[in-house]
Amino acid sequence: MPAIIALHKVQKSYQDFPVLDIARLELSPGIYWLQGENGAGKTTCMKVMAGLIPFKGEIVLQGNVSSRQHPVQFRRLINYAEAEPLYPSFLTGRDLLELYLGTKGGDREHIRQLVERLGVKGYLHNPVSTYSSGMLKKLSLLLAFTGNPILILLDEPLITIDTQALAVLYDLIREYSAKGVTFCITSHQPLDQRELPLSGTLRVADKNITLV
Ligand SMILES: Nc1ncnc2c1ncn2[C@@H]1O[C@H](COP(=O)(O)OP(=O)(O)OP(=O)(O)O)[C@@H](O)[C@H]1O
Repeated sequence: MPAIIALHKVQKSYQDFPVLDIARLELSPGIYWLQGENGAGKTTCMKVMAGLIPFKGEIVLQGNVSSRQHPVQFRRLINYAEAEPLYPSFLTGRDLLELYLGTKGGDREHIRQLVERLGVKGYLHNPVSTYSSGMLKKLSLLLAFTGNPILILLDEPLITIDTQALAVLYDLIREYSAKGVTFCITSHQPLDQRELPLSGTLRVADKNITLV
């Protein structure tokens, strides 16, 4: 079975400052903890994997969708939730959800249930400028579970959300994982193995990523 995601000679620099230099990395389906010190390159790695910022090299999904040759299909298969999400302030949560549904696809009834479960229903119609940091975080998590991704990248998903939303998040990760969706999750706090059955830890250090 081909790797869910395979990185080949991936290099990323900001101006002349090198941050990532990964000769090869292949992941099987599972739940991975992406770990590393402040500034190690975890967020950069997620943005590269999601095809959101330019980089050298190539990433291939499931052995046949290439970041170089199929950039649109590639981006549709990977969802990314930022650590500190920022959206245009005049848009409502619903505007953003419609945008995601339009570009990523997905089942509306399923999304309606997610809106309820994550507790965003009551404020989805308001502009995001009125959201607290936790409300914004829950919206970004909702968007990360929209569509039909094979890989979901969650950058510090545990911070700022309340215990109820955290329980729903753990449930969602387990449910999606059981359906074959792979997760990479950053967290400076150790991930609770009783909540999340981890397949491995991806250690980001010295510009490289190693599976430990
Ligand atoms: N837009 C940017 N322009 C220039 N340098 C950047 C930019 N974004 C990140 N960097 C640099 O790249 C390096 C990696 O940053 P990154 O945000 O990927 O680290 P991180 O592991 O996610 O850190 P943290 O745990 O603090 O969130 C840091 O040295 C940072 O200063």
